[in-house]
Formats: sequence, structure tokens, C-alpha cells
Amino acid sequence: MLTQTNINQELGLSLQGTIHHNLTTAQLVEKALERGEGDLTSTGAFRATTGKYTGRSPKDKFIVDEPSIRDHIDWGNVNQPMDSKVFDSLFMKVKAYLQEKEVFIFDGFAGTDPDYRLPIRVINEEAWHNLFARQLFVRPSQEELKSHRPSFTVISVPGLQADPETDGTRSETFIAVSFTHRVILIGGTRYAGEMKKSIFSVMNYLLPEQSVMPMHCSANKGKDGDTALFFGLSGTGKTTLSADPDRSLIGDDEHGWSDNGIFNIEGGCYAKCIGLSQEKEPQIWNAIRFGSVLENVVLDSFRNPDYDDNTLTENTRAAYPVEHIPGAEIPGIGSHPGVIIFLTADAFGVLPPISKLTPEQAMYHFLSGYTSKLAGTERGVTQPEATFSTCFGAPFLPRPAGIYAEMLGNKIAKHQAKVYLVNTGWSGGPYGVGKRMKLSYTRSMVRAALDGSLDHASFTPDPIFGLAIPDHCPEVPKEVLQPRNTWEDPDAYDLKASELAERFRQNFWKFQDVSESIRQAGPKEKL
Ligand SMILES: Nc1ncnc2c1ncn2[C@@H]1O[C@H](COP(=O)(O)OP(=O)(O)O)[C@@H](O)[C@H]1O
Ligand SMILES: C=C(OP(=O)(O)O)C(=O)O
Ligand SMILES: [Mn+2]
Repeated sequence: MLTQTNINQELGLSLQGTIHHNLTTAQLVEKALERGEGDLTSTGAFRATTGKYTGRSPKDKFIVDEPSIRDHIDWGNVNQPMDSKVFDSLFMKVKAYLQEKEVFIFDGFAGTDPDYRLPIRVINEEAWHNLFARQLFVRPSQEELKSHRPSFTVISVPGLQADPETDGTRSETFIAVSFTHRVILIGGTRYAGEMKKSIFSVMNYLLPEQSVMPMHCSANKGKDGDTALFFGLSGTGKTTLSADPDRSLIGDDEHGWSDNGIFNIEGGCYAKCIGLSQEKEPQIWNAIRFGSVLENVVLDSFRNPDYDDNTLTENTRAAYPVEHIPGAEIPGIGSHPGVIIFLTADAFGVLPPISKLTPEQAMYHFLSGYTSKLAGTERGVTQPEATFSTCFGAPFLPRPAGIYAEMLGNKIAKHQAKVYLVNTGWSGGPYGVGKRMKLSYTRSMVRAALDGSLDHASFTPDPIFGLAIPDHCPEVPKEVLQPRNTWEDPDAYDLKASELAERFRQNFWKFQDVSESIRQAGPKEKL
């Protein structure tokens, strides 16, 4: 058992208040309620609201510019440099702020594979944040706890607001990581997702050093042990589609791929619950129970969640341990994937709902990462915004995209993985005109890709994007497969498709180093 002195010494903290170290789920729920941090709901889940910040705040995220990492970071809008002096004084401020406070500490891991896991510590001023950390990260056994020494620490102090004038931040909010101190400081925001995604960003930096590919994807396993990956930016369907009663869930958001196979970086899921229904997403619905955390979900006077209410945000969330999904793989480890699905939510409504990619197309689309930012997931995003998010996870990648893409290319070649592009976005017209692809159709298409039904299908190449579209897919009406057929005006489709193709070409300019064969795998030049 660690004492207050140990904890203080390790980080140079001066915690003098009560330290709640590795409380159980029940204790944390009790504390959170006692402290008035939220409400118990009729489902048994705890519900918190987060105020101003209900999604990630990428503009307030910084990496400390330190010599050891300087040359390995892809500096820019995603990875904004913070001067080490600025970090040090922010750290001082955080220490002073925490000095007299009651704190909650979780010790666990990022990564289920003992060969690659990172021992982490999460220090919170709010009990529900610590409950979130406990449910989302990998929970250690009692035995593992005995020898646990954190290699990275997250300190989340939502009640501390920075002063941009004196603290060198952009706003009152900061998500700042220092690889020298091995500390992430989060302040000014209560959105719990910042904690898990900042550790993910750290893993995206650290894992490649061990020749492990970090991936923004969900993963599940079929009855024969076959593993599938679903890459996609926020809101594209990683969590929804990986929760499949016919397959066991490995993880819903973050994985590593090593020579051993794949492993979950987390121990829990973080599902969007806007519009959640028992009928369409039974597994997620049933996972919301005691021990789960609901974030910004509106409750009625009986404390029943109203999943259709977006008054607080579109980005309502449920966090729960993987154990809440029946049949989940514990620990979350799988073999080398045989099928990889790239999920895109195409707001243009022109990409086919499913297409098979050649290895070159796979590299082209992985680097491009075309999709939309969906409402509420990032601060300021109120409707789907077309974006190119390289590796389907640009906000979380500290290193240049080429590093991750090369690892994926090698692994796909080595393990002969089949790659599909699945559009879970708009069909029948662009956003505003068309509708989001029916979830039951997407599920059927995914099933066909995973069970091999599409292996022997005939395909027709799309004339603009060169994507191989299956002529038939079980349980999916034929006309849905060809997006041009779903538009009222086919000429309007052609126009929009050319516009998107042009955007792909413009975006791909920045990848100067890629081979000609990959470049050629993009949309065809105008005839
Ligand atoms: N065709 C579809 N495929 C996947 N998700 C869909 C589809 N249509 C609507 N949705 C909704 O989109 C959201 C996908 O979110 P989620 O699975 O949490 O994405 P991610 O995990 O990638 O952030 C869910 O709310 C889901 O109900
Ligand atoms: C947690 C997040 O990711 P996702 O929507 O992919 O689950 C997020 O973007 O804040
Ligand atoms: Mn998700």
C-alpha cells in the first residue's frame, strides 16, 4: 500500500488532504453521490454533467517541447508546442491547487498485453472522474498492484482554470503532456474523454518505439478466433459496430498491433448514447447499469435517461468496463486481424456503403483518412464537417502519419489482411438531403465482410474513386450498394463526387514521399 508520502515524493506533489487510493467501483459511486457530483439513475448508472465542455477541446491540447522528443513530433495544429517553463509553472499551480484537496487515485495500465502495457496513475479531484478512469483503463489485479509503479500520470483538475494571460495557455482549459515529467495535466474541462484520449496520444508516441502499431480502432473476435479491426474517427461507428452479439468484443476504441497480435489499450468502452435504443443497440443499452458512468445524458423526473434529449450536447456518453458487454474477451487480446474495416461517415453522401480495397487503396485511404467530424465530438463542431483525418485518428497522433501508415502497410502485407471501406455516413444525397446509412444495413455489410460472404462476390469498380463495389450483399437491397442509384438526381451525384475526388487530390499533395502506386490508388483524374 502506498502512503501519502510515497505518492508525494514520486511526483513532487504535496498532497495533504485525504487520499482515496484505488477505491472500488461501489466506493467511488458512493463518494461521487455523497459529494454531490451527480445523480444515481434508474439504470443503476451514475450520471454527471460537465458544464461548458462536453467534447474534446483540441485547440487547448499541448505537448511540451523538450529535446528528447522534439525531432519526433509532427508539430502543428494537432501537436502544439508548449514551452517547458510554461508547463513547469502550470504544474506548480496544479500542485498548489491540490495541496489541501481530497483526491482520488487510480493505479492501473494502458494496454492489456503484459509485454507492452504502460503502468499509469490517474489523480482526480472528482470521484466520478476516478470512477471513469477505473472503468476505462485496464484494472490491475491485487497482485499486480503490489508491484505497480506508474510510468505515466494523469492529473485532472477540472476546477482549476488557467489564466491565458499569465499561464501561457490559449484559454482556461489545458491538456498538456510532458514526456520528461511523464505527466499529463488536464484543467478547465470536465469532459472525461480527455483523460482517455490523452493517454491514447501518449501510447501513440511510445508504442512505435517498441515496433508496435497503435491504432484508433475497435476490435472483436469471431467464433473461430478470427480478429477484425474497425478504424474510424469519432462517431463513425467503432463502438456500435464492434458490439456484435455474434462476436466477442476486444475493445471499442484504441488498440496496439505487435508481433504477438493485437491488444486493447483500454479496459472499458465509451459509447455515444444520443438516440440510443434497446432495439438497435441492445448490448450498449444493457451495459448501462451499476458501475457505468453517463455523461451529459438528460434524466427525467424518475431518473430515467432520455437518450433522445440533446439539450446538453449531441455527444452524450456512457462509460463502462468491457465486462459489461456479454462475452467480451478478457483480457482484450486477439490474433493478427484477417479483416480490417475503415469506417468513414461521408457527409457528401457519395462513397459506397461498402467497397473492397486493394493494398494500395488501403494505404491511400488510411493516409487520407477521409470522414466527417460529427456534431459535438469536438468543441465548435455543430454539424458534420468533411475532414481528412490521417490514419482515421489525426487528433491523437504525435508522430508524422507516415510512421503509422508504414507499419500498417507492412502488417497488412505480412498477415494478408483484407481491407474494406465502409461508409456509415450519408446516402441518397449529402448531409441535409440524404440520410445516415441504416444501421441494420451497415451491420449486414460488416457481417458479410467478416464471414467471407464477400470473398466470392462479383464487384463493379466505381468510375471515379476506383473502389470495388460488391454487386450483391446478403440482407442489403441491391440499390443501396451503388450510391449513385440512391440519389434523386444522378447528375448532382456526379458533380458532388467530382468535388470530393478533387478534395482527395488536394489533400494528398502533402504526402510527397509515398510511392506512385499508392498515389495512383486515389480517385481518377478528371477525364
Ligand atoms: N450506419 C451506421 N453505422 C454505425 N453507426 C451508426 C449508423 N447510423 C447511425 N449510427 C449512429 O452513429 C453513432 C456511432 O457512434 P460510435 O459507435 O460511438 O462511434 P465511434 O465509436 O467511432 O466514435 C451511434 O450513435 C450510432 O447509433
Ligand atoms: C472519446 C472520443 O472518441 P470516440 O468518439 O472515437 O469514442 C472523443 O473523440 O472524445
Ligand atoms: Mn467509440
